[in-house]
Amino acid sequence: MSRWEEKVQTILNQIGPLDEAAMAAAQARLDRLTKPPGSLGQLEAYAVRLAGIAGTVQARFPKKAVVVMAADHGVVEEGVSAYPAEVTPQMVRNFLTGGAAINALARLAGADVVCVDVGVAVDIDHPALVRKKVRYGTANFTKGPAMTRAEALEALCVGIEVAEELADRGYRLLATGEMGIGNTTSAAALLAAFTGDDPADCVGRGTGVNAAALARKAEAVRRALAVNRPDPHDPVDVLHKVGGLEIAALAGLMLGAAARRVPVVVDGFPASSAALVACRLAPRVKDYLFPSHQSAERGHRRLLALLGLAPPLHVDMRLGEGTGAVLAFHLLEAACRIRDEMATFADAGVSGPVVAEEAAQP
Ligand SMILES: Cc1cc2ncn([C@H]3O[C@H](COP(=O)(O)O)[C@@H](O)[C@H]3O)c2cc1C
Ligand SMILES: O=C(O)c1cccnc1
Repeated sequence: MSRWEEKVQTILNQIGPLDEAAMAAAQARLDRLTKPPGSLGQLEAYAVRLAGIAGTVQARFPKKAVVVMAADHGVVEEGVSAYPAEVTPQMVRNFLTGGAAINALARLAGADVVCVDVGVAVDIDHPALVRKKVRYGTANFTKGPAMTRAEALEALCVGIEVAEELADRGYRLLATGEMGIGNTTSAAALLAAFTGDDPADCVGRGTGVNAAALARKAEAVRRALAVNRPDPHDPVDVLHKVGGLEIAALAGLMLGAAARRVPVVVDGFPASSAALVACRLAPRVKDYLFPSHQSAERGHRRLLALLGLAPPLHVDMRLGEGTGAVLAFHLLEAACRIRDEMATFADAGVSGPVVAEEAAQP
C-alpha cells in the first residue's frame, strides 16, 4: 500500500457513528422548549444531528470556514465550458482579495474563506493561498485518465490534511467550495460512471453553455467512459479516470472532517459529485454531511437523490464556490440558537398540550 493509500484507509477507519446519547439529550431538550414538538421542522433535526456529530447537546461553531478547492481540467480543450480556463486562476485571485460571491456570503455568515490550490494550471503568488498543488491541472480525460491513481489519492489526502489543520485550529463547521473551469463536465462524468446513466442526462449548462457545447459535453463524457472504462465498484478508479483534483480534494475534506467529527455542508453539482465519491469510499460519512441547495444544474437532483440528501434551499443558484453551502450555514446556526436560547415550558410558565397525543399531529 502506498503512503497515500494508507492515509486514506486510516481516515476511513476513524469515521465513527453518531453519538446516540447526545442526540437523545438534544431531542429531549427540544421537546421541552416552548413550541409544539417538531414544529421547527428540519431545524430541530439539524440540532439533533449536530449534537450527535459533536458528541454534546451544545454543539457550537466558534469558527467556521468555506474551503474553496481550485484546480484546472484538461477536458476544457473539448469546448465544454462557456469560459476559458484562465478564469480559474483569475477567480482564485478574486477569492484571495475578497471580491467573489463567496467572499460576500462568507462575510455575512461570519465564515472564513480558505482557498487551496490543489491543481491550478499556473502558479499563483499570494500569502493567503494554501499551496497544495498535486499537478498542473488534469489531462483531457476523453483521451486517457485525468490523473494517475496515485495523484487521485494524493489529492484526497490534501483534503484530509486541510480538514485536520482546520479542526486543529478550532474550526467546527465547514462548507465545500470549488473553482475549476470545466468541473461540471467532470462531475457529470463521475455521475455517469457511478450510475451507468446516459451521459446526456448527466450534463448541464454549467457556466451557461449553448446547445452545441452541451452536446459536446455529453459526447466528451461518453468518450471518457469508453476510453477509460472506470470501474464503478472502485471509487478511486472512477475518481482518477474522470474526476478532478478539486473534486478529489473535496471528497478528502469530507472524510477528514467526518473523522474529526466536524459537520460539512455540501454545495452544488461539483461538490455533490465529491460527496458521492466520499460516500462510496465510506458510507458513514453521510451522517456528517448537510445538503444546502438544489442547484439549477441538471444532474444535481439525481446526485442528491443518490446520496439520499434533501436540500432545504431552492433558490435557482448555479454558481459553485460554496455559495449555497455558506447560505445554509445560517440554517444550522438558527438550529443552535433555538436549542440554546429558547425557554422551556417550565421556565416560561407556559401550559403544555391539553391532550398529549394530539400534540404531535399536524
Ligand atoms: C466568473 C466565474 C466565476 C465562477 N465561480 C464559480 N464558477 C463555477 O463554474 C465552473 C464550472 O462550470 P463549467 O463546467 O461550465 O466551466 C466552476 O469553476 C464553478 O465553480 C464560476 C465560473 C465563472 C465563469
Ligand atoms: O451547481 C453548482 O455548484 C454549479 C453549477 C454550475 C457551475 N458551477 C457550479
